[in-house]
Amino acid sequence: MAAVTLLRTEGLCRYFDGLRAVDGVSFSLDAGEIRAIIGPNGAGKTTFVSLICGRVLPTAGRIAFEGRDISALPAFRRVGLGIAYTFQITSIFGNLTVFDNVALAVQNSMQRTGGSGLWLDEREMAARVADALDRVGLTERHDTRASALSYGHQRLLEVAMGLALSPKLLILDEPTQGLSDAEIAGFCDLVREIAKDATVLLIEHNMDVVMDLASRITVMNNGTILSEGTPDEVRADEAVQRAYLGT
Ligand SMILES: Nc1ncnc2c1ncn2[C@@H]1O[C@H](COP(=O)(O)OP(=O)(O)OP(=O)(O)O)[C@@H](O)[C@H]1O
Repeated sequence: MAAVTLLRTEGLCRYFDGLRAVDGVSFSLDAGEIRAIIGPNGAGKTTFVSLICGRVLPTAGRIAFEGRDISALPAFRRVGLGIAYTFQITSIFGNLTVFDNVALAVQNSMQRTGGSGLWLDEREMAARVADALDRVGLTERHDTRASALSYGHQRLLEVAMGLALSPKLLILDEPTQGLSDAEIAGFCDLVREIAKDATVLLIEHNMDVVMDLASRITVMNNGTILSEGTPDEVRADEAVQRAYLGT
């Protein structure tokens, strides 16, 4: 079956004063992919995904999601279209339980997108939260205060908060940072599971994770795309080796 394009950017730019953080990026993501974005520090990776989810607005260029121009849409409208993202653990409320953090993420997104039923009934909400917690393996921690979770579990909670929005595209920014090796292995299984019914775009510094998970890799450098391809193609690319892999 022919691949369906989920997301496309054309000539996307974001400048901060004179600094070209993202500089003319034309990028395409197929539905069902696990795509990794890699590149040296300051390459523009976080700015690029921030443009996609609407946390940052473009200086120039456009972004289309399922063929619709979303370049000027605020972030919450993009969540409503099915773009969920997790950035570090800044979105977690430490004094709320694991369950309530996920429920709040769902409630916030429903209220802000102004869907027909602004409030899910309690049973529906509980089922949706339980499903997200089950998928990330936090069911037993549902009534633990988020601040009492280990760092790795807080990162999983964040993923659950994204998953509970039933995203078509889940964006993860350095999801394995701070995780133990065992937690990383579990996380890779989780991403493969998520990718059965969503597209995953992840920024990742751990090359073992990238090579293991990604169907395709986009390499950024100086705000532009340096290379793109399968893990084998990217590994063999001399420009990538020079700029990034350090070999
Ligand atoms: N809000 C901002 N204001 C000014 N400069 C910014 C802002 N956000 C990012 N930058 C700059 O844009 C460039 C790209 O940053 P970005 O965080 O997108 O890179 P990155 O590839 O994600 O890096 P890292 O791997 O270190 O997270 C950097 O030089 C950064 O300092």
